[in-house]
Amino acid sequence: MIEVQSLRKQFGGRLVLRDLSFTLPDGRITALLGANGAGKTTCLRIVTGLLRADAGCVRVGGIDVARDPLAARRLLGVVGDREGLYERLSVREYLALFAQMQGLRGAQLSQSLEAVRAELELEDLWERRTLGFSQGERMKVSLARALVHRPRHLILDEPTRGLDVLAARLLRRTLLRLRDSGTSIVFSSHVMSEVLELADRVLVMAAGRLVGDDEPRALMAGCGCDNLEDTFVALAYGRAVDAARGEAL
Ligand SMILES: Nc1ncnc2c1ncn2[C@@H]1O[C@H](COP(=O)(O)OP(=O)(O)OP(=O)(O)O)[C@@H](O)[C@H]1O
Repeated sequence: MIEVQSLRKQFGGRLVLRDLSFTLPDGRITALLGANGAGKTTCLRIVTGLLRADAGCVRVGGIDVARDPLAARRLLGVVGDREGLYERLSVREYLALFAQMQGLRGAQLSQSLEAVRAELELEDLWERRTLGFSQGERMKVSLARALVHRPRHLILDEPTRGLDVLAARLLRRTLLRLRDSGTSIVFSSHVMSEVLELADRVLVMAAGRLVGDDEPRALMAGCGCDNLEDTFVALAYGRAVDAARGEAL
């Protein structure tokens, strides 16, 4: 479980997160939606320990991320807003390095590498250096890095960006399987069809705070809409955002 409590963050006097709170239970996929600049990446960077909040707290599996980021990172698989590949390493070498940093050795290491290679169909890329990889190829490797140590929690910032149709489908199937085995998953997205297919629950952010938090169908019903896109537009660009913008810092 991931607990986010009263997060607050500002950049240069601009309040980007305003008392943001939510809980991500085990065995559930949560979609984090919001307009450009709503604060999704900032929130996810704080959850993964890459950025410090000005106030508030994040616990991953009971561990306070700000107090013990390394322990928290062992429980997390992360795809951030940048892929962060090492271009001189082959895919195999890169994934082995990260798996070793997560404590995997010997047979366990080999099995984990083999599993992720098969799961994300990385055979053709496996021995290639990542220098020059296409956007979709880079994303596949980044996803493999997030999965290789079988974390209990996955934090994915727009994980299907750049993926072709088959790769995106493969990823969705993988995420559903991981969810069913108890993994807690949160992903940000602007693709409503993908959200509907994957998400057990949808969080909608506007101007740094939550303006929607429910199962997809319940969220739609609450807004009187019959599709998720209209629901999102009503929540993310509706009165709630006007009110937030009008508030003093
Ligand atoms: N390091 C930073 N310095 C200054 N401003 C920042 C920084 N990081 C984010 N911001 C600002 O904070 C706001 C929220 O950004 P964030 O990247 O969290 O949005 P987002 O919801 O992920 O948007 P998108 O959908 O475009 O990816 C934006 O206005 C952005 O310009």
